[in-house]
Amino acid sequence: MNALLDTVETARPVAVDQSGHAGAATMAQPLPTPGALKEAIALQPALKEQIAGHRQAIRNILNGQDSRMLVVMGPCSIHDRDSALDYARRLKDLADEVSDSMVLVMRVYVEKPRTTVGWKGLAYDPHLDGSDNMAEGLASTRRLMRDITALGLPIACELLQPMLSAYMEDLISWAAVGARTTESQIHREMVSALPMPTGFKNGTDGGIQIAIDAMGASRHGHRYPGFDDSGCPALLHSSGNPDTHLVLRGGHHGPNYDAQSVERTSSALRAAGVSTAIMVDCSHANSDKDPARQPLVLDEVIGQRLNGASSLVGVMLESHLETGKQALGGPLRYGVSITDGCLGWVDTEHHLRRAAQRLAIRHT
Ligand SMILES: O=C[C@H](O)[C@H](O)COP(=O)(O)O
Ligand SMILES: C=C(OP(=O)(O)O)C(=O)O
Repeated sequence: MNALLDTVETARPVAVDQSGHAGAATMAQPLPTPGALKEAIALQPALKEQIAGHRQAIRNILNGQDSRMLVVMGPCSIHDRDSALDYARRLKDLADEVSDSMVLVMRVYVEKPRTTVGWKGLAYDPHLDGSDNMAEGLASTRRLMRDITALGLPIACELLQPMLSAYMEDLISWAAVGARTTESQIHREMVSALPMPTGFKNGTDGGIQIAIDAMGASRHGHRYPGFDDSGCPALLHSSGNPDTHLVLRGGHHGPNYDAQSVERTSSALRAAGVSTAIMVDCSHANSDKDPARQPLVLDEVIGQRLNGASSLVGVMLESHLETGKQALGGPLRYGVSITDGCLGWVDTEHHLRRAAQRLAIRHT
């Protein structure tokens, strides 16, 4: 371990404000700078090239130059390295098997947006016990993302806290902005500087307009305050991200992947002059958070696509080694989600193969 990280990981909290006002930040703990962490857990040139290739492959699908289906799949959240790597190895084999009709990208989600409170992800709390050792969480995240990339897989990640994106964005091939943050100007500014294709989810109320606005805003360049790689506050200049698209994830009033919703959405995207590429999230409000429903959503999307809905270029699945989810607090079962319920690996493989076969028939 790099000496700088050792120092940071063992640094004692420093009191910066002891006013005791409710809600005031009372302690500060130093974190490594993005530059220092990138140097300590570096990305070799061959992996950088691989990631550039994966980003281009995803762009080609979004632009309609590649008719394969983009599939973003993996655990709702990553909470342990072993099961994540176990999942990644299986996914790599499956990705090679279905590569004629699909491009599989692994969800390596290390930050979780919470409806109220809850565990916020590996980057925040790698020990899952509220100790919030973020210096260690960021280092574990980078190491894991690098090792999954080295297996030959592209990585997908939701970027939630804009300050954290600098620690990992060089490793990510497809990024998401979640339903709870699509409307945020700060996230749109962040996306305008990202070097990879990015999906904006519709809002939790099911509204797509905020995502359309987000795509319009983030394709422009912005000037906004942030931190440079050495951790200094700076006015950042972005040049705009031309590779954004919408992710339909359903909303409080129900799913939005049915043919009528997809047609209505496609017309709205066309009218707004933004990308008409649509990814359907088979989980969340599209399956009422019941993992057993995800294959039904997948089947329906493939059916619509085979019937000519060419804007449906991607799907998202929440899938882990084992089915369902478990509560944090007691002993944990290996390979089971600690956030939203997931499809287990056996079902994942079965349904993905089936979908790939249906798509392959269309190709022949
Ligand atoms: O994908 C994960 C969850 O749906 C999202 O983070 C909200 O989770 P929560 O409602 O359990 O806080
Ligand atoms: C939190 C997620 O989704 P959403 O923003 O749609 O709730 C997710 O995909 O993990």
